[in-house]
Amino acid sequence: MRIMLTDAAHAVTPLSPPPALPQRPALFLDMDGVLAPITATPEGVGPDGRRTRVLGRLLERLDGRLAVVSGRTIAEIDRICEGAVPCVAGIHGLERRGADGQVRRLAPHPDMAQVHEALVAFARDRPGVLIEDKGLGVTLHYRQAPDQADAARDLARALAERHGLTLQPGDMVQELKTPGADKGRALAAFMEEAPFKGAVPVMTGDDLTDEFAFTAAAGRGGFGVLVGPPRETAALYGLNGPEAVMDWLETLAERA
Ligand SMILES: O=P(O)(O)OC[C@H]1O[C@H](O[C@H]2O[C@H](CO)[C@@H](O)[C@H](O)[C@H]2O)[C@H](O)[C@@H](O)[C@@H]1O
Repeated sequence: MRIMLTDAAHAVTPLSPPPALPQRPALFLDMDGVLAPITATPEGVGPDGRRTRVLGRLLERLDGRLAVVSGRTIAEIDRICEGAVPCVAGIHGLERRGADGQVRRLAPHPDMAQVHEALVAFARDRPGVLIEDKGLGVTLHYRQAPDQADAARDLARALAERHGLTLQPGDMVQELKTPGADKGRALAAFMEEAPFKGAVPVMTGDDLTDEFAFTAAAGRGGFGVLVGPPRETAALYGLNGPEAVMDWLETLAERA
C-alpha cells in the first residue's frame, strides 16, 4: 500500500473506497467539496441536473433516509439541490428541517450583527475577501485573497473570544457562529427521528466540520467517508473528489 508522508512524524495512509452500504443505511451528505466541486465564490455553485436526479433516486431507494448536512443555509441547499432533499441541516446544524417539513432554528447570538459589521469593515479594503451573512453565523472567505489567511484567522479568533461565538475554520474560510450546534449533533438529532431511527448512518464529507459527523456516525455503528486528499480523520473510507462521489451515489441509487 502507498504511504504518503506529510512530515517526519506523521504518515497518512490513503483510505479505501467505501464498501457496500450496511443493512438499512441512512446517508448524510455534505455539500461543498462533496456534492459540488469547489468554486471561487459561494454563488458559483448552482443546480446540476445529474446531482438532482441522483439525489431524487437515492431518496426513493432509501425510503427517505437521506439528508444534506452543510455549512450553507437551508435556503442555499434548496437552491442548489432544486428542493430535491427534504431533510437538511444548515449552518452546521444551527437550523434543521426534518422529514415533517418543520424547520428548527436556534436563536441568533445577540452580537451577530456587530460581528458582521466588523467583518465587512475588514473586507472593505481587501479585494477578494468576501463576507457571507447567514444570520446565525457569518463566513469570512479568502479563497481569492490567500495572502489574507493569517489576518483573517487572527481577526476571527479575536472576535470569537470577545463575543463568545464558536469559531469554525474551514476550506479558505473562517466562520463565526452562534454556539450550540455542529454537524455531529445534527446527525444525532436526525437519528432520533423517523425515518432515520434504527438505521445505520454513513456520513460523507471533506472538511474539518465534517469530522464531528464522522465521529457521530461511527458512534452509531456506521462510518464516515472522507472526500479529497488523505489527512488525519475519523472517517474509515475515502473518495477522490465530487466526481467520484457522484459516481458512487449513482451506483448506490441503482443498487440500494
Ligand atoms: O459544509 P459544506 O456544505 O461543505 O459548506 C461549507 C462552506 O461551504 C461554502 O464555502 C466553501 O465552498 C465555496 C464554493 O465552492 C468556496 O468558494 C469556499 O472557499 C469554501 O469554503 C459556503 O460558502 C460556506 O457558507 C459553507 O460554510
